[in-house]
Amino acid sequence: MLEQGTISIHTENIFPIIKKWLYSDHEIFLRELVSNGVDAIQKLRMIARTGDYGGDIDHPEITIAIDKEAKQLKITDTGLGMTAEEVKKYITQVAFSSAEEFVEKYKNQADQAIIGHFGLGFYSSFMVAKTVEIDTLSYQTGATGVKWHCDGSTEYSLSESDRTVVGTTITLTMQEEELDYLEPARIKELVRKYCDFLPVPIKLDGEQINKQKAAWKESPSALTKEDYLEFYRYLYPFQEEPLLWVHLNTDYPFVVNGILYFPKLRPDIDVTKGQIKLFCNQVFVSDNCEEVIPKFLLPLRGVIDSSDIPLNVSRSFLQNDRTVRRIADYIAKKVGDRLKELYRDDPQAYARSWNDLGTFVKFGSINDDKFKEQVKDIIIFRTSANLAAPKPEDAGDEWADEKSLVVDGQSYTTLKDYLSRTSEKQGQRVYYCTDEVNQATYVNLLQSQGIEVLFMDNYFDTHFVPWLEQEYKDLKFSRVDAELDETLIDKDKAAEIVDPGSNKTRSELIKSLFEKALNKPNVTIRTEPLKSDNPEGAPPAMILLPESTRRMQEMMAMMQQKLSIDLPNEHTLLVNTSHPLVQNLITLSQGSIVQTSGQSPSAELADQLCAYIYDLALIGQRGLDAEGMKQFSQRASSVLTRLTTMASK
Ligand SMILES: Nc1ncnc2c1ncn2[C@@H]1O[C@H](COP(=O)(O)OP(=O)(O)OP(=O)(O)O)[C@@H](O)[C@H]1O
Repeated sequence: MLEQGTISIHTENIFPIIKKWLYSDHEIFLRELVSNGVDAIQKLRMIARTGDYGGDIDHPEITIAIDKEAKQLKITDTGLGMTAEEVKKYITQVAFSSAEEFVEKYKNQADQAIIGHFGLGFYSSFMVAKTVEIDTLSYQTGATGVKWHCDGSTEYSLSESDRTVVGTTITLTMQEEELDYLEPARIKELVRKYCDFLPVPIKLDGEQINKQKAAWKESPSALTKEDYLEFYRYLYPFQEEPLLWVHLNTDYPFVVNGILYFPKLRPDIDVTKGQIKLFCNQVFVSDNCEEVIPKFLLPLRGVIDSSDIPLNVSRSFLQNDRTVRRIADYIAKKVGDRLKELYRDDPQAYARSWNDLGTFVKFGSINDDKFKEQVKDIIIFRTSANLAAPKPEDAGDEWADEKSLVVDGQSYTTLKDYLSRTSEKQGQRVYYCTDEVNQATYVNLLQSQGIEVLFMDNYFDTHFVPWLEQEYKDLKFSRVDAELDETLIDKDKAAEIVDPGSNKTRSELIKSLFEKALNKPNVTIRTEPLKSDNPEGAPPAMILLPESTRRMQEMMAMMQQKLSIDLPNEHTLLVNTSHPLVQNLITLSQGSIVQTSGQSPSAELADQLCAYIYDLALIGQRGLDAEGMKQFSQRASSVLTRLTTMASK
């Protein structure tokens, strides 16, 4: 070894760095000084409890006074004060905090945490002040007042003070460019932002300017529903009421307190931006908790308070911090528990809020395996089944539970219950609808045949269906318009021959009629007689889009950031040969009077009607673009004119 030594720091050089760069935001000086005052008050309280101090501790307060003329801001606390020795020890030694010593000595009395720990906060006052003065009197018997004065250089002076009241006053003489801190409105704003929930009254001109009561520090049993709602309104004024809240309250193995609220979600909510306020011992730290709470819970609102989240380190470090990760897990678990509790205790309320709660549950299930395990069984879907109907005679025991998931005439079900009702008829197939209005034809058709459809029409569901498929590999998820269920086809009618001359079935005739009339090689014409009690009520034709083709289309649209999805050119037009309109087409197309142009007027009408039926099917799929819409209305009036002309002949 050549040499061993101690690294030395030159105060003159490091001091400006501390003053300028430690905290980039100048305004936090007030937070630091006020929280020092609160610490001093808490400490005196603890000391009094051990009997080491007999003075008044019942009127703790921090007063802020502004003297514009002298350009001074004074912050006075009724805390424990300091002796000259302590000023020298704690103030003049930068980065030396009394917290550790103190907490060690009074650990049994600590019901309120001490905020400061680093021994740096006080120096943030030099970011805004030319000179700082401390005037303090210690609670200790026989102590005399002390004045400490420093102009921001490394020199300071210490002198006697004639102060008679225990406590401390910090006087800042502000720098010229920081005079806005002498505006009462600015001070109020800062106190409200950072110190609103500190447990001591903070006064300006005799008026208390902080709320003081931190609801999240109370025991959940001490709070009523109205208390929670009132706190929410206080934090987020003029917002809709929250749906649900979770009170976090643990001090082992880490300290986390907080109240998280589930808000009603807006579809355009930015899920990457958090709205939860992060506190450390009731002092506001930040409005974004991205690193601290699981991503899928970011749209929650409320407060998280933890002294175990290292705050003075870089944000990216937080993500890798083990405690922070465990806190995130803990929060996710608590949220999952709360959701399960609501599902169990008030399924109606759960179902009513499902549209919003579901987004968290689904997003969370996709992103977090542990959370998924927790909530898997409480994922529900709105269903086309009417579960409020009287229990069928052959229904199983689950029926009773299902009934409770009916709200405002809408029924909700879990996947498990869906399968228990449908698997006999539908096997492992799950039918779902993503747009109730535009897919109504399909849903009605399936429903008329006793097939149950789940509505997956929340904006998040496009991402959720593929996940469900991954999770439940033996199930087959089909959107209502993806393919035709075999049970919908009237097998008896399918082979019926209607044209003895050519020996063709009705299906074959209609197929060639449509192929000729539409003349669209990309469109596959499929003809099937659909079962129906009321053939006129069933659709004459529908567009079918295989799941795989549609998904590809959706993916492309997403990549190109398109909002709406065009119908792919290649698709199937399913023509319902049971529909009277379609059946009439055969008769029409075979109309006898052939004109010189080669086609009879009725055959021409039949062609037009084919195109018209195709248009209707496209509308059912929202597949008409502007040009298509124009042609459709032209065709509609032309068809109607022809029909009325024919009828009036
Ligand atoms: N108003 C006050 N009354 C009594 N003691 C005080 C007061 N302000 C500061 N002190 C003493 O000075 C020490 C250093 O204060 P400083 O604000 O620099 O750091 P801290 O509060 O301990 O930690 P942090 O950097 O986390 O705020 C405190 O630990 C405390 O002992």
